This record gives sequence, C-alpha cells and structure tokens, in this order.
Amino acid sequence: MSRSGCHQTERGELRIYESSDEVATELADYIAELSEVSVKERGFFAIALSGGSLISLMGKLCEAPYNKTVDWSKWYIFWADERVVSKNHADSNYKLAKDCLLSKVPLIPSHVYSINDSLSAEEAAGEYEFVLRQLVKVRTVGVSEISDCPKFDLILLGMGSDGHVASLFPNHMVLEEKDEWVTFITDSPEPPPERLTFTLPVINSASNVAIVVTGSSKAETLHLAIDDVGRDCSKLPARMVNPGNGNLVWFLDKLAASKLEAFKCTEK
Ligand SMILES: O=C(O)[C@H](O)[C@@H](O)[C@H](O)[C@H](O)COP(=O)(O)O
Repeated sequence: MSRSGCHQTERGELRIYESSDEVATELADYIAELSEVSVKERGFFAIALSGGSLISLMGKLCEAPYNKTVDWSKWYIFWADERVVSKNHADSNYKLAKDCLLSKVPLIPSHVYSINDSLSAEEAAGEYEFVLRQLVKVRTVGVSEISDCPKFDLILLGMGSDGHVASLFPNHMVLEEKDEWVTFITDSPEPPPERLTFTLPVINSASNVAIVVTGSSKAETLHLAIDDVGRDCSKLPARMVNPGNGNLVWFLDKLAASKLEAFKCTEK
C-alpha cells in the first residue's frame, strides 16, 4: 500500500505526496478549486500568503492550465505575515511572491494588499488592520460567524522547524493576542527581527487554512504538531492552528511526513 494519500485526523486532513513536485501540483489544483468555489459563491477570492518555500511551490499556478483557467481578476491578495523591510529587499515576502507568481499572472494590481514598507512595524500593523476592516465592511473579505474576525477564503502557511507559522513563534506573547487582527514583533528569533503577522484568531477564522511542509528537517516538529505524543504541545504555534468553522489541510511530502502516525501505520 502506498504511504502517500489522504488521512482525516483530529488535526485536519493530511495529504501526503511522494515528492515536493507532487505537492506543488496538488497545491495548485487545490488553490484553483477553492478560487472557483469562492468566486461562484461570493464573487471574490480573498487569499493570504506567507513567506518561505511554500511560495516557490505555488509557482505551478503560473503554468497551464491554471494561468488560463483561474479567474485572476477576482483574486484579492493579502499577507498573513511580512518582514519589516522594503518591498524590493531580498527578505520581503511581497517580493518573493511577486517574483514567483504575482508578476506572472493577470492580477489586478489594486487587489494586491501589500504591507506599507515606509512605516514602523507598529504603524504598519495598525494600518494593515484598518485596511482589512474596510474590506470586511464591504465583504470583499468575508466575516466570521464565530468571531468579529475576517474570514479569508484561504490562508496559506508554511511551518518552520521550530513549529512557527506566519510570524507566530513558540513561546512568544503574541500567541495570546485575542483582540487585534494584525500585530507586530520586534524580536523574531529568525532574521529579520521586525515582522507583522496575523494573529491566531484571524488564522482560525478562515474558511480554509493550508499548511505546506516539505523536507526531513521538519519531520519531528510535524509529529509534535499533529500526533498525540503524550506531552503538552498545545503551545506549539503549528498545533494552535485550528479553524473552528473552517477546513485545515496539510500538504506534506514523504520526508516531512515520515514521523507521523498516519504515515507509519500504513507500513504495518
Ligand atoms: O515570513 C516567514 O518567515 C514565513 O511566513 C514563515 O512562517 C515561513 O512560512 C516558515 O518559516 C516556513 O518557511 P520554509 O518553508 O521556507 O521553511
């Protein structure tokens, strides 16, 4: 029996693939499908991106058939986290997404909501939240039924080997933030130190959250984020992603999934 495949667990749906190439293809299918459903149902597709390897995997969306079949004019693009650097800096998540995807598909430029890079971290977080509040009022971004938070059609996250998602790092006090939608940190354990990030209430109010993880260096942390390991991992950021009224899907390659119960038990 192939150890790849889908597994429904209490921590969401696990989709495990042979290679990161396969992850990229399936991820593109999944995003294109959600875009079609959201545009049909709401007239918009509000998607939030992160940084890291997930963005190059999304590059498949520039290729056929997606470049022609996706209704790019209905996409509204946001960032679940951003580094406080200028937009043309190598560390900018906006630049990464622009180079890998956004500049290669026919998006409407005014639908791309990048973070203001001329402000301090605190000011930029406040401004981004203000912008989101306006878009929620007019329902370009949906509104959650369970909180006063925005309800993104899709939030895409990667996971660091320490278990961070977006710029929510283990043991950081922003994990406790309940009121703000967008917050900032100035002491990121990974450079650059200043970052903006969606808070957990916003991530957990989305209709769909996908966490994309590849490579063996993430296997042990992924095991802690997904399996019951007999010790308290409830404060691991990746384990705190739990969209109450939405769907959580993990896109994994075999290397990242190698220590998961769901993966190992198909061997027996
Ligand atoms: O801006 C960031 O740093 C990211 O949003 C961050 O959360 C990233 O997604 C993970 O660190 C995984 O990155 P990799 O997949 O490249 O390891």
